Amino acid sequence: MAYIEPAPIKDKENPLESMMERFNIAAEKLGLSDEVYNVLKNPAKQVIVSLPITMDNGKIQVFEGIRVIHSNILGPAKGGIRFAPDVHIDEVRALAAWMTWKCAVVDIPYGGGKGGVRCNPREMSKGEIERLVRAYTLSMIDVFGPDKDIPAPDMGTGPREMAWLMDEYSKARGMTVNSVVTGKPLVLGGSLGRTEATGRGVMVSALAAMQKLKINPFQATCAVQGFGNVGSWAARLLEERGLKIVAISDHTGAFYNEKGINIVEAIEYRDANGGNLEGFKGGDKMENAGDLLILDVDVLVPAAVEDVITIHNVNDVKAKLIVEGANGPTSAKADAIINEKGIMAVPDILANAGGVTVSYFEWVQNRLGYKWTADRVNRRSDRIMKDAFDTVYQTSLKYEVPMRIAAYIVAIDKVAKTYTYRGGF
Ligand SMILES: NC(=O)C1=CN([C@@H]2O[C@H](COP(=O)(O)OP(=O)(O)OC[C@H]3O[C@@H](n4cnc5c(N)ncnc54)[C@H](O)[C@@H]3O)[C@@H](O)[C@H]2O)C=CC1
Ligand SMILES: O=C(O)CCC(=O)C(=O)O
Repeated sequence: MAYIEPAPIKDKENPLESMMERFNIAAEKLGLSDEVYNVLKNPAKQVIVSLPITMDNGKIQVFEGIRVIHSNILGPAKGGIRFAPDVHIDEVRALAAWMTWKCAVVDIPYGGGKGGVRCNPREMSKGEIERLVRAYTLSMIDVFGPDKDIPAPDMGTGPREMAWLMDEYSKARGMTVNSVVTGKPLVLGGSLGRTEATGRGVMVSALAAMQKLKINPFQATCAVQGFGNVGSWAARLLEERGLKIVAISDHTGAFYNEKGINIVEAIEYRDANGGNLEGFKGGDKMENAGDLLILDVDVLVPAAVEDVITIHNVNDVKAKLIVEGANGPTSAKADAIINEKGIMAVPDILANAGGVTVSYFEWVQNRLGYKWTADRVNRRSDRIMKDAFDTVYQTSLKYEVPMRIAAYIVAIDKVAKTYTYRGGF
């Protein structure tokens, strides 16, 4: 029986500390009371489980599964499940808190949660992943629920995993409960528009920011790190709006083409190539994939993992605008230099909120037993994203703070007011 030891957070700044640094600044600007500060600083619930799985070779391997609910004060907790080899409790705590702030920024009635299983899905068979999803769901049967905590996809998971989760949860409850999870396949009650929703929100935020910065999309260049759900959809939709995507990357490497990469071709290549860009010929392979982040482009979209823009490379970042598709791609220590350089950073809790917004629409449709058209979904989510951008932008002017701190101020203010009205502590 093999047990994988919890991995320490190494070679990266702790995302929880990064989240707290920004939270502290915003809390001070707002004059948050000590009572509410202490409530919001600590996750409401943290569950860690061991998941013994029979692997295809007949051996049993034990995986660690985590679910953190940061807050459910605005409504049921909401947030994705990450399958990755370096999942760490502090990372999940940060991601759960970011969900609370994100849902508050776009004003949807959810709290924040996040889950993670430390595993490498790229090295597991479909059957092994399915057994892991089902075991994780059963272990969290009293945590999840359409009115309690509603998971969704994150890195390493997608509609397939959400279908297994819904099935396992429904079997345990003795009835079909499709509103327990979002990001499901369409036939199981998924929403039109959810797959592309996060990338679409990145596109809406990028265009809104470019308007403020007076960057013409038809003359703008862009680099996108990460070519999974978020990165590839963001690249595709930005390309459709006129931007030239000169570089893309995934875990296998980065590709550069000064004439612009054909994103639809890149997506087709990835889908026919086991889900990755290895061997892609639509651009030159960059010697150092991390150099994508310091290319001389107008717009940079980090859409892969945390802590990629750090004190180690931020001085070399040349983009005028960073739009964070990923959660936590910029470390708190890099913030000050970004601000000094006059780069506008549209923060994760705003820029990537299109996904949870359409997840909310999916949950609403499931509860109504009704289906919206793609047009209705897109129009409503675009409106929410644009309104949220404007609110955060106005807040940044009012408090004379960067967009990131403004987004935290908007979110914390809303959650704190709700606490004050609800009372009971
Ligand atoms: N899927 C969603 O709806 C949402 C996802 N996010 C965030 O967006 C980010 C990406 O998530 P997804 O696209 O869903 O994941 P995914 O699993 O579909 O894709 C991740 C991509 O990142 C690449 N990648 C991994 N490590 C990399 C590295 N070191 N350098 C370059 N590329 C690397 C992978 O090869 C893959 O292309 C995560 O931070 C996630 O939390 C945020 C909001 C919603
Ligand atoms: O769609 C959702 O409910 C959550 C997506 C997510 O995990 C995120 O926004 O980071």
